[in-house]
Amino acid sequence: MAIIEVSGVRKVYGGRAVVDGVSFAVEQGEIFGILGPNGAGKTTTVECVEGLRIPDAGSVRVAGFDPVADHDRVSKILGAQLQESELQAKLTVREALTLYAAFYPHPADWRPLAERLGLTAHLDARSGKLSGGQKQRLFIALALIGNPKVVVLDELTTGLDPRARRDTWKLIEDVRDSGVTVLLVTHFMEEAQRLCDRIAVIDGGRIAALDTPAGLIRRASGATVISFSPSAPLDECELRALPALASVEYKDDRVTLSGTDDTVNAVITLLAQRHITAHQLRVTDATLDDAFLDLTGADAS
Ligand SMILES: Nc1ncnc2c1ncn2[C@@H]1O[C@H](COP(=O)(O)OP(=O)(O)OP(=O)(O)O)[C@@H](O)[C@H]1O
Repeated sequence: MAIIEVSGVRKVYGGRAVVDGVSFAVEQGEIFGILGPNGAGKTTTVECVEGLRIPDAGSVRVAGFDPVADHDRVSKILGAQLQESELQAKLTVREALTLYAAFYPHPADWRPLAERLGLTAHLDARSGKLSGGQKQRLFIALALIGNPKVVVLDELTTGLDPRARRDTWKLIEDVRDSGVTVLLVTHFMEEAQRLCDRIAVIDGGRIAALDTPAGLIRRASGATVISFSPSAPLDECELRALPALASVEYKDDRVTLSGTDDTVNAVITLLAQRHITAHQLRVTDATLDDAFLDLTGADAS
């Protein structure tokens, strides 16, 4: 069952559609990622879901409710990660947690939440004095404090060190496993690949692709790459005739071919037929980065 339904949403600023007919449905209990280059319209889209922006056309439903017209209902169902400017710098971590818990009818117990997010040692620190990573963890705690059915996390792990990032991923998986639906905006391909059940790639205000991470990777041209140093020169015409070949590159004594599993099998057969040994043979799969570049023509960041 879809808990978030976005249908034909359009948002125009200064005569330019920054979100242009975006539609997707997020199933209950999934981690749904929104990925796209800078300025693609990701934040505008999720802020329409949160009821913070009003679409110029199209509709949004969260658990069947309109986030603008039914704002009170939706705010009890949906938890959103705050932006830095939204939290009073003088509030301590404890005060922020107790204050935000008081906004909800059935809040989570903030103590175990603070513990899971590594905030227990900082309960008396003022939020304005926290490090970037500590602040980020506080924002995640505040997004979860109302026991939401849906949580929207925009740039979840930006500013976190690698360990804190991995701990946060584990936390998000635990949150999903407890039945909460997660809508995640991210720039990190590894994060999207590891966490998301499905991903909408947004480019220029439109959905360029919507699939599982594995499905997106399969769409990347040259999804499988084989490289090796041949023991004798190879006939370039024979290489170019390999099935499903996407590219051939030569660097120093190495040959790198991209294509599909068929390309890899055919080159191995060809090498055997020509009695050529492939030294330092490596076969790798395309990554979400490759798919992202193919789908958007933008640099992955
Ligand atoms: N309130 C606004 N007024 C005018 N233009 C806006 C407004 N909000 C967003 N935009 C423009 O809309 C486009 C999409 O912005 P948005 O923040 O949704 O992109 P994004 O994909 O989240 O980008 P980033 O990855 O850089 O955060 C940008 O060109 C931005 O400048």
